[in-house]
Amino acid sequence: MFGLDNVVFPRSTKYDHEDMESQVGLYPAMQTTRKGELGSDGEGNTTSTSSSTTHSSQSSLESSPIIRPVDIQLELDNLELGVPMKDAFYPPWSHPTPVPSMLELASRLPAGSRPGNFGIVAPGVFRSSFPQSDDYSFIEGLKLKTVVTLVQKEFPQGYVGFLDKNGIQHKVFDMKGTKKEEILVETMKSILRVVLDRRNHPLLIHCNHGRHRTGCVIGVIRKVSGWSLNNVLTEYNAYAAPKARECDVKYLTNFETASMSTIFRDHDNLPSRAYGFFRALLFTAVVLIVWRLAGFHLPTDGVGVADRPERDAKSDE
Ligand SMILES: O=P(O)(O)O[C@H]1[C@@H](OP(=O)(O)O)[C@H](OP(=O)(O)O)[C@@H](OP(=O)(O)OP(=O)(O)O)[C@H](OP(=O)(O)O)[C@H]1OP(=O)(O)O
Repeated sequence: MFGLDNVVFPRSTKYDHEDMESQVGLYPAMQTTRKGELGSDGEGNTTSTSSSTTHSSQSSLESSPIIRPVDIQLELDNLELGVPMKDAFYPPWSHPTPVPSMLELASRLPAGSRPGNFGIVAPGVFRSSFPQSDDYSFIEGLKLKTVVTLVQKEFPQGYVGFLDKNGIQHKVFDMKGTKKEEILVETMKSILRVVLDRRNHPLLIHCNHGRHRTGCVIGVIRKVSGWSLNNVLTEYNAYAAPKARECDVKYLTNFETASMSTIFRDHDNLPSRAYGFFRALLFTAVVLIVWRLAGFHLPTDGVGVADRPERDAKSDE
């Protein structure tokens, strides 16, 4: 059965297994279902797999392990973060195609030197410290589409060239260390828009040491996915130890998931909302013009409509 210890696979941190077991349902799609076996879609429904949707025999990360015939944009528009939903990467309404287990994904990782603090966050999402040149061949093997760098500094020589050469889009967020400044809500929204969008996967997210900035971002993703705070902090500590920061724990504890709700809808629909506003404006203008042309005039004698009966009565006298 899938447990959080498989998510944080490079570390041998002790976990609260009982609690983890109760959280297994958070990752319904992580349960391995092999060809011909019956599995669960995580909503209590039984699903059977066919050869076209089973990827457990795939031997590399060359192509994404998940093929879901869904309109991702529509899915993202409907994504309401912060409501209990188990997994923000694979919300309940995404097609229930079985997803390989974490152990299976781990067994498919390429050979070579891994960046420090490397881990699998979800299928197609990895985390680490700042990759060094020795790690490039391993990273190449991940067939990444996107690297998210949570620090702006002078990058190691050849890093940008390496990403360019491999056609990896590089999203850099200029952020201070978390002990200097907590991650701003708007910055977190922008990061989540990149990381949760499966069109950007496979994706690697990293900062300097993969502890604090990355830990907080992943913690927020877990929190908006409905993980218990206990598990969010367990995972944070697994990567941040022995340098876990009290400010990060406080940040994750107090983080209001509501501040992230509908980030895709709000963002992507900005142009259509602006269009709606101008349409309403145009409609009002047309109504006013028609009203004016039809001969209706606003009272110019300083007498309001409500005063007219009184005025008319006076003039009758
Ligand atoms: O010792 P300290 O508390 O002063 O922290 C040092 C450094 O510790 P070290 O010197 O013992 O290695 C931290 O590294 P670790 O704690 O991860 O080992 C580093 O965090 P970091 O790696 O960037 O964090 P992430 O990449 O994981 O987000 C932090 O940078 P800021 O986060 O920007 O504050 C540094 O602070 P400063 O020197 O003021 O810039």
